Amino acid sequence: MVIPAAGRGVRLGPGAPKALRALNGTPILVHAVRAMAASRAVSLVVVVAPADGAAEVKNLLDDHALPDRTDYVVVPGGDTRQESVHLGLKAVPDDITTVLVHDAARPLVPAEVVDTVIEAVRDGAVAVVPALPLADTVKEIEPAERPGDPERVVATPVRARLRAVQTPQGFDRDTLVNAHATVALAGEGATDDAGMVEKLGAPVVVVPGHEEAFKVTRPLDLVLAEAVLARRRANDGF
Ligand SMILES: Nc1ccn([C@@H]2O[C@H](COP(=O)(O)OP(=O)(O)OP(=O)(O)O)[C@@H](O)[C@H]2O)c(=O)n1
Ligand SMILES: C[C@](O)(CO)[C@H](O)COP(=O)(O)O
Repeated sequence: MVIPAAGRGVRLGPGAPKALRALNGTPILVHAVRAMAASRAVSLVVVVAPADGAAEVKNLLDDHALPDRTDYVVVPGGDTRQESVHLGLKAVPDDITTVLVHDAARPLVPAEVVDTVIEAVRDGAVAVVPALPLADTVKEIEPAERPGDPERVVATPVRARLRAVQTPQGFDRDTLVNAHATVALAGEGATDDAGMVEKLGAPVVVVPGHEEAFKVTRPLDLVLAEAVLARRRANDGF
């Protein structure tokens, strides 16, 4: 399991790197690691920390309780998510054949999603994404030619065939390592790991995502995350 956590969180606004910011008094990263460790199938978590913050992240994880069966290592990240995942993958021991990649920025993913993704890989899929249907209609636009000009719509993809993909995404380890090496060599990029596997021409399987697996990206997402935790506490109380 690789958790890229080296991003700055620019869209969340000024402050500490996003993974280290507090959600209900606990760093977002700790929530994310605990969410992964909640699956009994996860034995090792490789956390990819901000390049200048690996020691701080290691101390943080040492200070927060994780299940005994979950081991973790911390490695410094890169300038992009893709680079950070690549660096994390290098720290995964050779005998691990199923690898998950999970954004630290999705701290509330339920264990059932993690288990479903792992099961699909173990059943033979080389790449698996959890995904949800879209609520909004999506337009493809032509970027404005000059600043101040309006963007123009060029197409409206059929919404029923679109999915918003989440993490953890699950992979056959060799396929993911090959995808990262090939895409980096070609100087290409992708905004998620499955996108890199698609560039190899390998099949990617979709499993159900979960609305609580949303990515904390903008300030309102933190408000929503606090509300989800409050709802969980209230439900636990009954
Ligand atoms: N150089 C980077 C950039 C991103 N990430 C990680 O990739 C995940 C998804 O990225 P995103 O939500 O875009 O996080 P940021 O890059 O931090 O956000 P922003 O673009 O607002 O700065 C996050 O867990 C983030 O820490 C990473 O490990 N290394
Ligand atoms: C990997 C991801 O979370 C899948 O939805 C997403 O692509 C990350 O994008 P970002 O540009 O790092 O926010």
